[in-house]
Amino acid sequence: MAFPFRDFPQQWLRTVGMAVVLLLSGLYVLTPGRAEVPVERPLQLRLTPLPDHEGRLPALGSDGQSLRVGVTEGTRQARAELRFVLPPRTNESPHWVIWIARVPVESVHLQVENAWDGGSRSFLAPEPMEGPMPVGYLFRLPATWEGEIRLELTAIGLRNAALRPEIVSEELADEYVQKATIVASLAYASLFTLGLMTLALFFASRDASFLVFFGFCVTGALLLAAFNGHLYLLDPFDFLRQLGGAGLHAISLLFEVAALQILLRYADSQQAGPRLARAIDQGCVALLLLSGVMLAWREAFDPLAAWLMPVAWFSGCGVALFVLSEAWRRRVPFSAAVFVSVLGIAVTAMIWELEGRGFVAGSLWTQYGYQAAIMICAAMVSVGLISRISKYREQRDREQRARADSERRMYREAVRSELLTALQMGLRGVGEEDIQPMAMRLLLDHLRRIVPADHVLAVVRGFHGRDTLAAHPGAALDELVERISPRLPNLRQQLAINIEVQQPVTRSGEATPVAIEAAVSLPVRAPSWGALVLERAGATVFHPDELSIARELARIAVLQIDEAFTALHLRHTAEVDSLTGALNRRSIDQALVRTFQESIRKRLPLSVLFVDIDHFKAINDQRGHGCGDYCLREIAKLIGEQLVDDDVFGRYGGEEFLVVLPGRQTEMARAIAEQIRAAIETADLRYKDQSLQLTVSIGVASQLGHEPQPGPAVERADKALYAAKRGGRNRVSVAPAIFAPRSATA
Ligand SMILES: Nc1nc2c(ncn2[C@@H]2O[C@H](COP(=O)(O)OP(=O)(O)OP(=O)(O)O)[C@@H](O)[C@H]2O)c(=O)[nH]1
Repeated sequence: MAFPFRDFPQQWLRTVGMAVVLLLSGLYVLTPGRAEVPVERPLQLRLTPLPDHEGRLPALGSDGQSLRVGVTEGTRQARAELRFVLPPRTNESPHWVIWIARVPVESVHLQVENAWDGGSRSFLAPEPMEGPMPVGYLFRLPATWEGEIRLELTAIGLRNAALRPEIVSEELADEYVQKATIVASLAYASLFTLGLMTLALFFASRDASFLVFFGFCVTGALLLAAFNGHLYLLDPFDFLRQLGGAGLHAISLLFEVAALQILLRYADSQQAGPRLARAIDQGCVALLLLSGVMLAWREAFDPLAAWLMPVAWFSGCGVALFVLSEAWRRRVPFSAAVFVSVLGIAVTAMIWELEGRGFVAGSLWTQYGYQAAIMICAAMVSVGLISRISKYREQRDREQRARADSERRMYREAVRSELLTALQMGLRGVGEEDIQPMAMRLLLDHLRRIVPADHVLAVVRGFHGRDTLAAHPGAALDELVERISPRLPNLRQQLAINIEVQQPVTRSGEATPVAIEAAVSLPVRAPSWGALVLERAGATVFHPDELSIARELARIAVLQIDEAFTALHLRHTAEVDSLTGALNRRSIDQALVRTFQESIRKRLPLSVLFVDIDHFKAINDQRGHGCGDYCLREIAKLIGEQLVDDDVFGRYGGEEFLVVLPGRQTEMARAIAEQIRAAIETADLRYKDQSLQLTVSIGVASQLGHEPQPGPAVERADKALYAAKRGGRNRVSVAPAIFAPRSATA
């Protein structure tokens, strides 16, 4: 089921946007207002075209009230006679002025030949007396005039324009100025505000669309300021004056490019129709080139611009409408309203163009209509763009969530592999007893880095024949065991059914839970059993992800414990003689090499003993091999009992044992050999209820200072052993020492 308020931000923005647009439209309708004091109506005025020096008459507008000027031969300069009747002068007579709406002309001049000169006004060079925001050409008539007046109006064209002179009272002219100033100020202020707002949105969202929209607002404001003539008031735009009509054309093309670009982005056309978007981009480049060419060869292009500009402008409107209709079809937010507003721009611009060509009577609306349409369009597009912010926010939230997820996964993966490495390193070479406690400690240490818990208890029963308990923090072990142990059988049953168990923990006498307890089982082979019990104060339950990582780490720990035991057994099998439990030949050889090198490094003495059972063949022959094996085992045990930690011994051959005694000089070695011999001789050995009397012969030799390898010493011990055998057996014989001080080899 769709959540009914899911689109709430968009709906809200659309409503507010619509309200803003209605408000602005209302302001447009209302701001001209009504004069507080009644003003004289404009007087009747007749306009009669005057021939130029070649006898050509300029054209008048369709209503006969405007004089058309252009830039083509014969229309650039136009003259007309203004005829009107001023009422007789009284004290209440207003000051009459000639008012001409400020259309783009190079100059407009008013005079009575040889009698009065009203001066020249220029669109490109507003005069200070025309106010801070000039909106019309104003010619004050002498206060003394009355009756029929004939004036000569001369205008030089800048682009197609229609001059519509009116004879009005100064108050009415002021009202015109007031209305036009309000309309123009509103348009500038709106574009300025929208521009700033979208610039801020760009910095907040880093969406390039807002930057393009800012460009649209800037070029829109430039366009309006240029066509209202206000741009020529500003010193930095002085150069535009030199460019004349071409400057106006260039600005309007620039605006068209910015408008097409923002509409492309607004309609998301790059995604929806990449080919169309590419074609429009190319068209925009062509428009920019065209404006460059027009600026470079403005003399030649001025006449062409009369039809080139409307073509460029209206084809741009057509393309924009096509893009928007397509966006409308795709339900891009607010596209219908933007479509209508662009249509409004096209219609009002058409009316304005027709007015310039004298087909439509000029008025405040024909002059400012397209400006209002541009402003409304800007407002619509901005609302449409802003309504997409929630989409960006959702996208950004999604991205942030995905990033956090992947960071969490990466962190877990890192901890997981750290645990694996720690277990592999830590359990290597550890004794059987220590494998499980160490593995559990490492498991808990790593687990607490990913799963926040106040207490964790690891319980393992019968795993590799051992029971293990570990806790984090370690100090809480006893308390945890005491608290959790009674519940373990129940927990075991629950974990047999579910992979994890989670329940609130209440303290005795309290109803509200004080903590949440979760348990996951350790994957140990039955009948062994194990579990991790995690406890977290408060009411925040463990997330399934947390318990799944706990299970995963536990699985790794169990696997590594198994591997450590397997490795231990393998090592044992590889190193130990299976019959006697002493080191085998390979291991005792390795031990010999290692201890010989160590004794040289540590500058300590070292001795070896060769122990051989006397008349062992006879035992085998008389009592059988089973008895022989028994004797070998018992003698190995007896030898081991006479040795200390660092001493090593192994089965060197059939019934021969080699003992390595690090740190012992010959005399000490002889004493140990004697102990061994005596222990075996006096041992009460019985095989199948028959007493056995065993003796051994022992050869003793010590490492000489210059001997890095054990070979010679072992050989000397062997020789000593044979000496003992020859000497009658059951005795210790020491190999003669060849004196070689250690300092000589050191
Ligand atoms: N039962 C048993 N006998 C073994 C084993 N390895 C070697 N032997 C026997 O040990 C005996 C060694 O005998 P000999 O080398 O002749 O020496 P001996 O009989 O001990 O006589 P002396 O060393 O000269 O005192 C042989 O009979 C081997 O078969 C074993 O693993 N088990």
